[in-house]
Amino acid sequence: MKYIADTTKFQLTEPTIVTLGKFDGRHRGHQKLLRTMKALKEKTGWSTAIFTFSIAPAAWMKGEPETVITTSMERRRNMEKMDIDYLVEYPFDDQVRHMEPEEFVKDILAGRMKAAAIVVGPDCSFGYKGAGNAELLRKLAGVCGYSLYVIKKEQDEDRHRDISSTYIREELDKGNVAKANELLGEPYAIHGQVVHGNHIGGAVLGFPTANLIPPPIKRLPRYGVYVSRVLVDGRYYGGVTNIGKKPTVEGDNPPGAETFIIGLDRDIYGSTIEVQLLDFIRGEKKFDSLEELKQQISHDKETAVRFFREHPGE
Ligand SMILES: Cc1cc2nc3c(=O)[nH]c(=O)nc-3n(C[C@H](O)[C@H](O)[C@H](O)COP(=O)(O)O)c2cc1C
Ligand SMILES: Nc1ncnc2c1ncn2[C@@H]1O[C@H](COP(=O)(O)OP(=O)(O)OP(=O)(O)O)[C@@H](O)[C@H]1O
Repeated sequence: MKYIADTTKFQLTEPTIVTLGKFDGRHRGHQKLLRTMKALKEKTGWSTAIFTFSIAPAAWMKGEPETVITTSMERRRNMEKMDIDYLVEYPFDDQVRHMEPEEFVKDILAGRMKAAAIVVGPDCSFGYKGAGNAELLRKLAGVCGYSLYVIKKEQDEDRHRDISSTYIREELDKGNVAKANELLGEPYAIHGQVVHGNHIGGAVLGFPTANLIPPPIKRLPRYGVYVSRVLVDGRYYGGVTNIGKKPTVEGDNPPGAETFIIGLDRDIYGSTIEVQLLDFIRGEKKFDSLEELKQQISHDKETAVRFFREHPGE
């Protein structure tokens, strides 16, 4: 996959099948859209290309954007897994923010992206104030020389609700990772490098933990304890993860993900790991003593062990 980021001065030189959007989480709806693009590629030989925006750190500082299910790095990795040919992460600057929808289609989609086909959901939006839509794409198809495919939205059959990143964020906020995972089509995950904590875990509690401090832009689920699966050096382990600020431990701890990895007995500081959350166990609590916390972690571990026994495929 060719990754084009942090520049407005690029030009694709072969005909492409383009889609556009945020693709936060790359959920089942996004996957349907990407599969449609790949089927079209089989027929036409054109390359597949995604147009998206960088998640602007400056805007984040102003408190503007929402936190995201997948960081820019995680989104890139997801698109690589789907075998997409081009991922364009366009800077979200004032110029593009104020671009009229028609100009956006002509200059960027038909121009720089060289769209021979555009594939979108019925509610796609783009351009100044999000005023551009599928109808405008249809109107400009002839003059710009692309064909347009508008796909039907993938639904959550249980609740008759369209799958969207917003829906998944709502479920994460409730701690309902099992539902979020069903909508994502794969487990919600946190990637990162294992950092040092307070060294209470192993020495005092008897439960050493691999600590991740995700960037502030990362959407974390409801603070609490989850059954997890952890990828370390190409191997999966079962685990139990606390998401939160560990209120039992003094100080203003940054929101983190702390995992006791079952069956791992070595130092992994500095390693990059992936923690996938599989099921909610309980909310995070402030305990009166570390002894009480220790007992509770022991119960949590048993709950996780039971989960894996009852779900042997996980
Ligand atoms: C399964 C599990 C459950 C946890 N639950 C809580 C909790 O409810 N409240 C809390 O304050 N900390 C909780 N923690 C976080 C511990 O306080 C933390 O792992 C411990 O203090 C070690 O931190 P350290 O790695 O910085 O030494 C939990 C940790 C694990 C692994
Ligand atoms: N459930 C779905 N089925 C098919 N296509 C979808 C679905 N959800 C979004 N899309 C399409 O994927 C593209 C990218 O969507 P985008 O990620 O911007 O929106 P979203 O998933 O609805 O997220 P949000 O809730 O943040 O608006 C758009 O063309 C959109 O219409």
